[in-house]
Amino acid sequence: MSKPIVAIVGRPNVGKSTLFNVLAGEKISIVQDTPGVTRDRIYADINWLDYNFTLIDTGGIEPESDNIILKSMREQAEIAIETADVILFMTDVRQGMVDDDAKVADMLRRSKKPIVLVVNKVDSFEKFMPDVYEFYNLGLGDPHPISGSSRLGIGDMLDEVVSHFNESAKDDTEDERPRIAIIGKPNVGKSSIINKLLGEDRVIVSDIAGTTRDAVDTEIVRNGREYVFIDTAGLRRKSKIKEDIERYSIIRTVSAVERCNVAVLVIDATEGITDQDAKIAGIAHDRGKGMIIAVNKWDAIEKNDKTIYKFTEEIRNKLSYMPYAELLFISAQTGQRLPKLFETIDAVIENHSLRIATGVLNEIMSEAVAMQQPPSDKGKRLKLYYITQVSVKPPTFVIFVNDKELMHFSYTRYIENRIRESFGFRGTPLKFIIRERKEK
Ligand SMILES: Nc1nc2c(ncn2[C@@H]2O[C@H](COP(=O)(O)OP(=O)(O)OP(=O)(O)O)[C@@H](O)[C@H]2O)c(=O)[nH]1
Ligand SMILES: Nc1nc2c(ncn2[C@@H]2O[C@H](COP(=O)(O)OP(=O)(O)OP(=O)(O)O)[C@@H](O)[C@H]2O)c(=O)[nH]1
Repeated sequence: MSKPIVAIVGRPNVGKSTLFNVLAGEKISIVQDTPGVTRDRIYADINWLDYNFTLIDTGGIEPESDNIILKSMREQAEIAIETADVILFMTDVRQGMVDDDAKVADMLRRSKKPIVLVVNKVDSFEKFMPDVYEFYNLGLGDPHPISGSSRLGIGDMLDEVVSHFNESAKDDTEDERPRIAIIGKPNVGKSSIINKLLGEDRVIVSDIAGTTRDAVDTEIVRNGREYVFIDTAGLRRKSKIKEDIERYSIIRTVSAVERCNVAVLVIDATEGITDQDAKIAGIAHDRGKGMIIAVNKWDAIEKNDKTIYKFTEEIRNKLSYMPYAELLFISAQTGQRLPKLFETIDAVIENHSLRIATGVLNEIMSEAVAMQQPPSDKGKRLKLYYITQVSVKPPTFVIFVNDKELMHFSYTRYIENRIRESFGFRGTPLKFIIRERKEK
């Protein structure tokens, strides 16, 4: 099941960043009295009781006039409608209900997305409750009074948010088709790749509306197997501000990656690997998705016998945290190695949900331990008792040891490499959980 996405929308200075920080549990966003202060933090993974969701801050506008505020709010709302399962619409009891709130509320209401109306800065229920009732006029149901900075009403608000999850979560679980997200900066060739895949394989083509969102997914049938491609292209926002465009691109990516099994990160060969590429790759890595890096426009650069090695080295260096990622050099224009891309997608999908029997895993681990003695510290030596795979997507292993402190990252990496030598697992991250067990 993909993790639900919750987006916060609201006028400048209503307290979006403050709430974001309270929920994310870290003070990373910059909170200031100046309206429209740009924030670094765009999304965060939140746990509330038994629920996990991704919170997105759609803001980051620098409004200069009332006119622009409304325009920016509309854009925020559009992004939220496009990407979120639940929208938190935040207003401010001190500012009261303003005209822009009503206009945005109309937009949100028409989207038919679950909306949770939040009235912030209710630092005292006694004092401000009479002013909260006014917000019923927005036609979005009960207003939830909260105070971000005093942490009041947050629990009730989250209860309301998570109560909407089940409706949207169901659709995705029933759909067993592999989902592939094509991600990457604007203009790297994402749409061209999808179009070419559609054309080359002469398949049944249909644009099916995303089950949980308005985004359009593309279904491709190849060798009798159905795939759903999630496209993040076509980000033609009106905004000309570079930061805004980047923010939207990140939000779209998070939402697409959340729903996929395998992500294909498209890089433009004519530009080489950039920081923005690395940022996008990190999103898929953090979420444990299968990963393919496709260097596109391979036709458009001058090549000699070293070019491919130079590219490989640069990419592996920059994305050193994902050595497992598959790497391909393709051209959407000429079709070069696109069949190979499909084969790789198949392989990664399989690896991402591969299960290894416990007996075999323990054999590999004993052998590994025999070949390279585990580390010791102050006379105490690490002992590895037992390994078992507890889940897939990504494959996740639990290793029981005598002392967690002794299980260094490098030794875990060594065990991981031994497992990879036997089973490949190419294109998929592996997760290791280290548990302590009393010595017998
Ligand atoms: N009294 C009160 N002030 C709050 C509360 N939450 C936030 N504020 C204040 O409101 C101001 C704006 O908060 P932000 O969190 O930056 O608001 P924002 O909506 O992210 O603002 P933009 O960055 O302009 O979009 C700050 O001075 C906060 O300290 C609250 O619950 N009560
Ligand atoms: N030479 C060459 N050009 C390509 C290739 N693939 C795409 N292009 C060109 O690159 C440009 C961008 O391609 P798109 O497919 O629109 O890129 P996108 O990533 O979907 O772009 P956004 O919609 O902005 O996110 C177009 O002009 C394409 O013709 C390729 O393999 N070789």
